[in-house]
Amino acid sequence: MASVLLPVSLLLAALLLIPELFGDFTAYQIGLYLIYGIAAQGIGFLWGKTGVLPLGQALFFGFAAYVTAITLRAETGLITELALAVAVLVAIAVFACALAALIFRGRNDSGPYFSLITLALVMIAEQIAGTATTLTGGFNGLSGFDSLGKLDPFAGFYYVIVGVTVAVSLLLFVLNRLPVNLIARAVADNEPRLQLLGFPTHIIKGAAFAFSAVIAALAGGGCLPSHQGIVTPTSMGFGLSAELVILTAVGGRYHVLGPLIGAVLVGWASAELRDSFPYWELLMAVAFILVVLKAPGGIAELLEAGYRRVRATKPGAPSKVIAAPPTKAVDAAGPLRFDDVHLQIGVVRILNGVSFQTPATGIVSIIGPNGAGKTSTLNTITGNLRITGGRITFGRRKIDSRPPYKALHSGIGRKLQVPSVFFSMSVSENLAIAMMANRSRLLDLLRPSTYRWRSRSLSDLLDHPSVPLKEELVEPVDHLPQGHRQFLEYAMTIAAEPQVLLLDEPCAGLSPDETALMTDLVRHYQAETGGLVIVIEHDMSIVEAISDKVLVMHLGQVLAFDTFEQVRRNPEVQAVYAGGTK
Ligand SMILES: Nc1ncnc2c1ncn2[C@@H]1O[C@H](COP(=O)(O)OP(=O)(O)OP(=O)(O)O)[C@@H](O)[C@H]1O
Repeated sequence: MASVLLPVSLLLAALLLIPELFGDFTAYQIGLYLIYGIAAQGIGFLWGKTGVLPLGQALFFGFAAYVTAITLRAETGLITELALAVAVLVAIAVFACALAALIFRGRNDSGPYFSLITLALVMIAEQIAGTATTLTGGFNGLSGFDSLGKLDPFAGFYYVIVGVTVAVSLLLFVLNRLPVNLIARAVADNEPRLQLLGFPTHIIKGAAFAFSAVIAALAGGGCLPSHQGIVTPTSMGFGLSAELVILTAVGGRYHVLGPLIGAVLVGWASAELRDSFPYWELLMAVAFILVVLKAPGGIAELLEAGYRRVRATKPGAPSKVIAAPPTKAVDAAGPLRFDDVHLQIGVVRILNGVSFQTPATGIVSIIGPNGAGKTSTLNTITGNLRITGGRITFGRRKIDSRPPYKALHSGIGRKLQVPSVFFSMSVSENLAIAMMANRSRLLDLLRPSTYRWRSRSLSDLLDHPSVPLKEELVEPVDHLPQGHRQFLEYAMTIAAEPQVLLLDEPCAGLSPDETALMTDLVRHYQAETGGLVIVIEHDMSIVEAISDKVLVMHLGQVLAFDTFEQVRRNPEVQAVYAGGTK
């Protein structure tokens, strides 16, 4: 808790001292920078964690400011003002969440489309604000109202801004310590992996955008009109939106206080230079470019790195684990069945009428020459590729049109060909996310104890004397050798205890000993769960050792589907597939 209270107390103390040390006018100026800084903190939360960059945040800032100005002019009274404020914040949250979720549905990128759409929206909004004169006062703006609580903008209202700044910072610091922070960071780190762990990333991005929009509205609606006494279309414009992004980038989007630092520094530098140096905007632009190129984490990251050099912090020991709740019931079971499945991307025909039915239990290996369509077959099962013909069913449920995040809800877990983990995180953070997969409910993401979940099967795996991960829990994943990453991704995939385990070349890059260990683990998992394991493998000795059945693919078709012995004797298989070893 000290890591939250200390910076927030320091922030509060520093802000409270400003009127005493520098006088009311400086406090008034700092108050304005803080208002922009709070809105920028919302951008920092969204951009720094999920990687999604909003270019129209002034839409919410300005909209809330206009609503407040109109309400203050109408002098409706405190109760009505508060009720309206809550209604506006809820409406903004719902709008932002729905907008982002719709834009990101079916997409895995951090969103140039999203950034451009938010940009277009704020440009439209600025235009409307400038022309809807009866409502907004047009380009002259809306004025002629008292500040909230009739406080003096040069004195009492400063403390309201400080209150909002400290409250928002405290909230962000607390969120940083909760599992929801890990999930938000995982979106930027490796969105496809998060989806395969069952998380609907478009909704996560929508929720993060809604949160950032509400923070912008708090700054714009709660503080700006009372502080400035006027609201103009620039409060809802592209210029301010871009400026908020610059403040965030310069101050540092990865740190709670970064955007506030950026806002105060840029605001102060602009105020100092504006009258004395005609090219001050050019200077600010150069400073911005330098920060983006040389210190992408902004000033806050530089300060943090300096602090770490003075006071090196050792990674803490992993905290004591607690029993994880059981996995949620899955909505399908039984054999996997392909009926005349076709897959074409552009002019490339990848699967050409694939039909087979797996047993409900056992180990099935998929073999075939490079480019045969093995990985694509797994991609159609998990929804990473949409089939263009035919039907895929799991038990009685049709699964071929489901998005990837629903695969695990159907009991299908997947390990990818190249180890796909969260590279900016530690091993234990990776495992914590995997433990939440198909177990956590919304409230669990807001409880620190969720970090400590550990299932018996994962404990058994980590306790295995040959599995390397237990000694590496605090290590960042990008320090791990390739083989260890394979084991980590395997551990993450089985953490949700899927009934169907899809493994794409799990032994690639492993030493002979590690290969033997991996095959033992796979066999053990299948025997323990009684489920189905489908493995893509090129090494025929492994295929022979583990497979109940072998599916041979060639040119996007099934060449044979039988026991290893039968497949080995098949003349068609012999003709196209020599059956060599790794
Ligand atoms: N998204 C895509 N867009 C276009 N072509 C694709 C796409 N995915 C796969 N392909 C093509 O489909 C064919 C089958 O690819 P796939 O990765 O399924 O083969 P594979 O049998 O797994 O091969 P390997 O053993 O080399 O991994 C290849 O020719 C590949 O280039």
